[in-house]
Amino acid sequence: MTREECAALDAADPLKHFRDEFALPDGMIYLTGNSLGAMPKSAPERISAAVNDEWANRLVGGWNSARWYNQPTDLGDGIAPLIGAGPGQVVVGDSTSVVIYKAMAAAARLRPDRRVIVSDLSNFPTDRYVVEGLVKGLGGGYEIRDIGDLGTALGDDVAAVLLSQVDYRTGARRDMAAVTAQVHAAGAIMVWDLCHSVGAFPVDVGDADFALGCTYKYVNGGPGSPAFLYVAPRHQADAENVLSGWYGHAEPFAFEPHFRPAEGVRRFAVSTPHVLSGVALSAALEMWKRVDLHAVRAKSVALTSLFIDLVEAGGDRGLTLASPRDPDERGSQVSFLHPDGYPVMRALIDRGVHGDYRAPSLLRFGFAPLYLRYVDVWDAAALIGEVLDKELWRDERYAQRLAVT
Ligand SMILES: Cc1ncc(COP(=O)(O)O)c(C=O)c1O
Ligand SMILES: Nc1c(O)cccc1C(=O)C[C@H](N)C(=O)O
Repeated sequence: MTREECAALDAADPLKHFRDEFALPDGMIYLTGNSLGAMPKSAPERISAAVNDEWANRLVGGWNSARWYNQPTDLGDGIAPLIGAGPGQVVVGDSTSVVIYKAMAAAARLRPDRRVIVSDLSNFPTDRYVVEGLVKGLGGGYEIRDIGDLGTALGDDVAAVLLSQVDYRTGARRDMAAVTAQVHAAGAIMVWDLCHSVGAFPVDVGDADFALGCTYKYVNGGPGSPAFLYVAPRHQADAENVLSGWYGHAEPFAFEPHFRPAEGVRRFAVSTPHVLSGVALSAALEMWKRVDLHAVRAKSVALTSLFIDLVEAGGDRGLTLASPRDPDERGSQVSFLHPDGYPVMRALIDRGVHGDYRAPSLLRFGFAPLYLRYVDVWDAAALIGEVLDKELWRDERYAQRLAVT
């Protein structure tokens, strides 16, 4: 495909107008929306209003009049359509790791006679670390079993399974409905991590028991924006929040001596929301109300497939595709292996192509269809070719490791 053909695809793109709603530095091809999404231009205005009007003028009255107190469920209702959930099924707050803890503890309690939690050694480390900490805290002989082959890992001793729908390294995508059915057939609780799914394509929580994720990647909620937790309606009366803070109480302002859970998903709220982060997220969610998620998926498949084709058209440059070739099996990310992945990525970033690197040799490129153009993909592939063909990455500046890769 030529650059002109890419420009024609951009002109016909039904999502093209959304790009103007994001702040993107000139000359930057941002392929890291799978780590931190771009900033909606409405976010600074929203935050400024929250600070200069709501905080400055209303002070403590803001909890009522600006609905700060309702943020956990208001934002939850904003996330719900992105994951195929309904109102009253999602609560927003805390960080992803904390939400994983709450969900897995609640899942284990729903199956009190079982002592195994199935985790995935290839999942993002915090998911595994949190399960390790939870199992230590639970006592009572709990064990963690690596998923390996799911069919083999499942047995009548498995209380809960935690998996990511999309693999953070390869972008490989699991069939949520099929896996959930398999886990339920074994009598276990299914918990999905949707960090790399939400906002990348239409998600359907379906029969899942719990689902969670961050909002700072494809949702574009901003650095450190709060996480979300979906609790299936059938569990809302019985599921327990081990972090039983006052925001999950039935009547926080009754100041009762003991915890009494709220009805519904609100019982999974813990404490005072990070209001300004929630406000930034609300700016992104306003935009999502106007987005057709099926158009997002169609463009994501087109962008990722085009990227693979253009990069591979340059011949063997030491790159090996690490993502599934079949678009049905991947999320909105493409990864390549390269033995000198770190300096290669640094050289690309220096030339405006922002992907990221995951040790020991993975180059990751995320494709956020709301703000990426086909010409960006063409330009990125051309620059990757130049960096590799001319070995521009062989520069000692690119060898120095930064704290965050
Ligand atoms: C699958 C997955 N889970 C969790 C996290 C992050 O957890 P937290 O928001 O608590 O830092 C990430 C990325 O940072 C992730 O990719
Ligand atoms: N959450 C991050 C952070 O606090 C610092 C740097 C990167 C991140 C990320 O989101 C990384 C991302 N989850 C990943 O897939 O690697």
